[in-house]
Amino acid sequence: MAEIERVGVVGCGLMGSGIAEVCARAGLDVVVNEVGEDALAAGRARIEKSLGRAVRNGKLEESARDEALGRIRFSSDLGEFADRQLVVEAVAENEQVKTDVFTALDKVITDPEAIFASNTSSIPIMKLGMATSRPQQVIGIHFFNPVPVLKLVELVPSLLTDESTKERAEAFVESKLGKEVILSQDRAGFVVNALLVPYLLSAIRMLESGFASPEDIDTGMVQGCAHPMGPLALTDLIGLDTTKAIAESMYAEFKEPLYSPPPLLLRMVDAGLLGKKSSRGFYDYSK
Ligand SMILES: CC(=O)CC(=O)SCCNC(=O)CCNC(=O)[C@H](O)C(C)(C)COP(=O)(O)OP(=O)(O)OC[C@H]1O[C@@H](n2cnc3c(N)ncnc32)[C@H](O)[C@@H]1OP(=O)(O)O
Repeated sequence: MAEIERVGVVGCGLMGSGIAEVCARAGLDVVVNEVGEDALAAGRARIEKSLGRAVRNGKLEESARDEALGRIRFSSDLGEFADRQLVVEAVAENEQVKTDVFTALDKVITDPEAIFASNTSSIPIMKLGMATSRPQQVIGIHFFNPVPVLKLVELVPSLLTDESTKERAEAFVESKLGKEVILSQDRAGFVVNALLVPYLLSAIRMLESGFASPEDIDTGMVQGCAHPMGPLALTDLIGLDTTKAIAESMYAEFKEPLYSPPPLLLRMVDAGLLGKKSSRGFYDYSK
């Protein structure tokens, strides 16, 4: 099978921009898709900011930054994905939106060996596979935020994913992107979120019940358990809307009260308090 050199990323939000950046820094030819010019410009700005940070930290030469940016083509036309060998979908955590993307990609991509990957955190890969005519080539490739920093990728084959798709995706993630792979069954939440999300929801319930302040809950886990950040700051980083969507998928799958999003999380999402990306969540990032 041909070596993977041409990649497509659908969605250039928090995760899509990180995935596109990592692929471009690995020397791959990348096409990024977003809906409309504003979203494309915002996605490009996100990638430029992150590359700029790497240059400032001495992790990347200015010339390498320019080369990486030069390898990314931004387009709102999915038709540009026709020649892609691997595509990663990283749109909002919504089953209908994601299945529509997979159906559209299936129509557009011409390579008979192409891999159709999703960065979903919790939506069954099987459902995305069944939205295409090639479920044997559909797999979960789940990155962690911030993508350029965190090494882990969860690889999630569905019941219908070919062994060759899994092996090719694993080799790509490890050898090309330099990430570490763990394998998970196709269950909502996979390995990491199945453990992480109930913990984040517990912290929100703790705050909701007046047990402790946000600062004390976070300081407790940072100083008491040496976590890099506390659960409320981490929920702000992931996005409260994304956390809610993951919790809902996990609750729908397992019916465990532990996974049910608490009312405080629901109301904050209703209010548009989505965390860092909206400048306010459990903390205020506007200053
Ligand atoms: C929801 C899902 O489905 C899956 C998920 O993503 S779950 C979320 C998983 N993520 C986590 O758990 C994050 C936990 N937190 C951390 O790892 C760290 O707190 C952090 C990396 C976010 C910040 O680290 P920090 O030490 O507090 O801050 P800082 O010194 O600014 O950053 C450390 C490094 O990360 C880089 N970095 C931080 N944020 C970054 C970003 N958004 N983009 C790119 N690089 C970033 C910094 O440039 C710095 O790089 P150097 O070491 O090269 O200098």
